[in-house]
Amino acid sequence: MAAFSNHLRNLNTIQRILLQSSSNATQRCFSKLPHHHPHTTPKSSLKDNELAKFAAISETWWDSEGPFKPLHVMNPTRLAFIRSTLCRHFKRDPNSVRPLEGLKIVDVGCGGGILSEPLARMGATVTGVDAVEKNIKIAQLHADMDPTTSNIEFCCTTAEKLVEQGRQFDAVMALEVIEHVAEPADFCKSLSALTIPEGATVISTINRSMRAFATAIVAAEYILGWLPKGTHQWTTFLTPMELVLILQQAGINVEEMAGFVYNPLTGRWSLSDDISVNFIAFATKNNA
Ligand SMILES: C[S@@+](CC[C@H](N)C(=O)[O-])C[C@H]1O[C@@H](n2cnc3c(N)ncnc32)[C@H](O)[C@@H]1O
Ligand SMILES: [Mg+2]
Repeated sequence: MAAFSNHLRNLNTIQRILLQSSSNATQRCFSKLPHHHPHTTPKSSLKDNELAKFAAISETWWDSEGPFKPLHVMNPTRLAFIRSTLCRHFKRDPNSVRPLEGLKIVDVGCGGGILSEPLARMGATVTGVDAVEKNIKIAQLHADMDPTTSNIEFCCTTAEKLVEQGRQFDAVMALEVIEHVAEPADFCKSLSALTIPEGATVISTINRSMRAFATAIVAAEYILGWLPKGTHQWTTFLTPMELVLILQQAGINVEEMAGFVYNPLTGRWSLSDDISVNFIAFATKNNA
């Protein structure tokens, strides 16, 4: 009960602060953006209607029973995949307390920071970026509540703008984002440009399969009400093979793929070979 009222208090604080003017952190990030260069700027990944959907529910990011419940429930499973693939690639001990110590990681489309925070707790130096300013404010407020996450750099910006700034990272994460961007192939080129040579890129999304239509859209949005109706458009999904090909064209090789499978009896997700609905890919950048 005490934990629940603490949770409500945190949410109230977050809502109150959201009503105030832009946070200093967000302004700092905006002021870092360079001027527009028409010949070098990659195509924008922004889709206004997609951003509006996330802006409308931004206050619920840390409500583990709210619209982002599926991501909260999936989080330990996707973190297990990320931890094991990154540790193998960067030759880290997966059993150590902070196996990602010293690695620079960017979480593109970080939302409220539900992936950024555990990555920081594993020792990574994390930058979280999202195109929705309200998400960044929530992420910053929540991360500031714990000293192990308060050093995460949150910015309201896009992958392509980070590329313009010449930023690079050991590992680039884009989980559940590619199905919401304007041009997935250009987005992958930006992710590639953000990854150092021989660095890692991790992408998760939903397969454009009939099973995904039945489960991730019809069941999740219309029958079970897990996600707001209209969250996903089936035609924007990529098949695993399409993702492999556009990453390859961007200079990134997919080395491992896994599916996330939901068990309705336990209410848990687990890693599986079944990539017919939700899947995650670990890829490495070619040595440029
Ligand atoms: C489904 S959420 C995923 C959040 C987070 N990656 C996770 O898995 O926990 C998608 C996020 O991507 C953001 N987003 C959508 N299009 C974007 C773009 N072009 N650039 C950056 N962020 C974007 C949305 O605002 C939203 O927070
Ligand atoms: Mg999605």
